[in-house]
Amino acid sequence: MSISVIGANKRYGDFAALHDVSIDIPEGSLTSLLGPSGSGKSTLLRAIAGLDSLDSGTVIINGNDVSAASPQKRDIGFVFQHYAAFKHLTVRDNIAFGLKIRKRPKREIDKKVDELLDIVGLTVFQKRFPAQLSGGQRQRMALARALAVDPQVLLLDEPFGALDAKVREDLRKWLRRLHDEVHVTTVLVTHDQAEALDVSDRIAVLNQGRIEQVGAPDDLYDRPANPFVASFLGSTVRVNGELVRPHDIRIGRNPEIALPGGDAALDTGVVKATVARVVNLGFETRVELLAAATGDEFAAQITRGDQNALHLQPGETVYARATKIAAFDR
Ligand SMILES: Nc1ncnc2c1ncn2[C@@H]1O[C@H](COP(=O)(O)OP(=O)(O)OP(=O)(O)O)[C@@H](O)[C@H]1O
Repeated sequence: MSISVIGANKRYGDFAALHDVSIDIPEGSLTSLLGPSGSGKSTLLRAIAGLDSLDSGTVIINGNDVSAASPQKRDIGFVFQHYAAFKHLTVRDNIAFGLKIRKRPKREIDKKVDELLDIVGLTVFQKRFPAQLSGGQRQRMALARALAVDPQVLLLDEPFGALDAKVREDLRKWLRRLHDEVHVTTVLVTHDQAEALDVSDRIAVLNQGRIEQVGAPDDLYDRPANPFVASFLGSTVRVNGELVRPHDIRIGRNPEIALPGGDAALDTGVVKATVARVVNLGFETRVELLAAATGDEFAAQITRGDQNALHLQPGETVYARATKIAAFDR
C-alpha cells in the first residue's frame, strides 16, 4: 500500500519537529528516513503510525485519509530499536501472539508461524525464550511478530540501532532479502547513511524538521540537491571553495591535470598544494593536503595503484583538481 504525507507540521512548544513535510512512499518500496539526531525522523514515522498526532497535515494510506484513525485501524506493523518481547513466551509463541488474539484457527496459526520462522531463520530456536537469543535474533523475532498479522505497512524505527556493526550489516542484508520476498511497503528510520544506501529503494533525507531531498540512493549520492545532502551521504571536502568528494580529486606533479570524462562546468580548477600525510587504507590511499594559496586542509582519496605510480611523499608540492563538484551552495 502506498503512503502519502501532505503538509505535516508538528511543534513541541516553540520547536518545529516537522515543518511542512510532504512525502510519497510508493507501494512495495523500502524507503528510509535518513537524517541526524533530532531531525524529525521518528516524529514522522510515529505520525504515519498514528502513535503521535500532527498539528496539521494529512496521512493517506492506500488512498484513505487515516489522519484521525487510531494506530490499530491503520494496519501497521511496528518494530522499535528496543523491542519489548514477551519474556515468558517462547519465540514461537511471541510470533504467534497477534494471530492468537485475533482468534485465528490453530492450523492457520501453525502454518503461518512455521513460514515466518523459516523466513527469519529462527526455526531451530523456536522453543527458546527471548532471553536465550542474541540481540540480532531478537530483532528478527520482532520482525516476524510484526509481519505475522500481514500488515499493509511495516514501520521500523532504528530496528538494528542497538547492535554492533557486523550484526547490523548482516541484518540489513537480511532485511533487504526479506523485503524482496514479502514486498510489504516498508519505512525504515536510520541515522546511518551506509545502512540507508545499502537497503533502500528510496531515501528521504531529513534535516531540522524538513525534507531536503527524496530519491534513489544513487541519485542522492551522485546528484545531491545541496551541500547538506552531499555531506550527509558521504565524505566531502572543499577545493577552491567548492564542495567535492575526496575520490573525485586527481593529483599530479605538474599543473596539467587531465579531466578523464569530467565536465568542465563542474571542475574546480587546479590547486597547488603540499602533501601533509599519506595514509594507506587498503585498496585506497588518503592523501592529506594543504592548499598553498589559502592554507586550507583537504584530503584526496586515490587508488593504491595511483599511489604506487605517483609515490607521493609528505612535504612535496603537487597539484590537485576535482573533476566533479558534488553540490553547489545555495
Ligand atoms: N515529546 C516531545 N517533547 C518535546 N520535544 C520532542 C518530543 N519528541 C521529540 N521532540 C523533539 O523533536 C525533535 C525531533 O525528534 P525525533 O525523535 O523525531 O528526531 P529523530 O530524527 O528521530 O532523532 P534520533 O535519531 O535522535 O531519534 C527533537 O529535537 C526532539 O527533541
